[in-house]
Amino acid sequence: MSEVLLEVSGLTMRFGGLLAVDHVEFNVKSDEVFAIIGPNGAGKTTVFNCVGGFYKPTTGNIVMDGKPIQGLPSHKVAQHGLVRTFQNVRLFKSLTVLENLLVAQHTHIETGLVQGLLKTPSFRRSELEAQKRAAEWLDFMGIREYANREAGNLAYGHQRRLEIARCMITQPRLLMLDEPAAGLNPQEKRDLQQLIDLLRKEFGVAVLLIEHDMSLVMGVSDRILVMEHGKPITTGLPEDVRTDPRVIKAYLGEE
Ligand SMILES: Nc1ncnc2c1ncn2[C@@H]1O[C@H](COP(=O)(O)OP(=O)(O)OP(=O)(O)O)[C@@H](O)[C@H]1O
Repeated sequence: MSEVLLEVSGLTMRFGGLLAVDHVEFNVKSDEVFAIIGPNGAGKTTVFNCVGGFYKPTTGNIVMDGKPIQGLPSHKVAQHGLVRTFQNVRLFKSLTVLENLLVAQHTHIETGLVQGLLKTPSFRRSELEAQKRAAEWLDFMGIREYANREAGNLAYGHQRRLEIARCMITQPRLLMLDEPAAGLNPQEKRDLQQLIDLLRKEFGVAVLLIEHDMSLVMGVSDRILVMEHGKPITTGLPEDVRTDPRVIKAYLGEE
């Protein structure tokens, strides 16, 4: 049974005189892919930044698995099982691909300083487990052959997959993807759609997505929230949203 995992209500974000997000409401169920779409400047990224702990919302409630998270910093939000990727891939570019996945686990798993310095058996065990998990994710993403390459030298599509692996290795319940198809070629976009489907099915992760590529959005989403000028216009199934005159008007503008 799917339950509500993330509940956002009355979300408002003001930058000086600009109301970038104006009473946005939506929820994401524990097994769904939920997309936020809208024309440039609609407020999608600002919603993401509020949910992910990068902005403190002006007003509103953000509840993850029954617990309020609005206003918490991003590392605390991550402890509630909510992690994100960025519009412009953010990796430790001078570390290797493998090291990126090890670092992600270190910030997540609490290995004590003393255990680390003394290299106790439990520390060694958790190191080995971290290595094994990293190798599994590199296999899953099809980038194992690049394990020892600097992350910054990977092809862009592979960097995106590594960034998603870096999120997934922390075993989130909600994965937030910020324009994951940007900069990908048509084949990579198709692979991305399959990947999102697979992540949900195999790892039971819910996905919250911002995306401009309509074919990906329509192909992968269970429900879609459409925003314009900071306000929600409608929330619905892909087939309903696609034909909604208000949505078409928002994208095409007034005649
Ligand atoms: N930190 C900020 N300070 C001031 N204004 C901001 C800030 N971040 C966003 N805005 C403004 O808020 C509005 C919404 O921007 P936002 O980036 O959330 O839209 P978006 O829907 O993600 O657009 P895009 O699809 O182009 O990424 C815009 O008018 C933008 O200029």
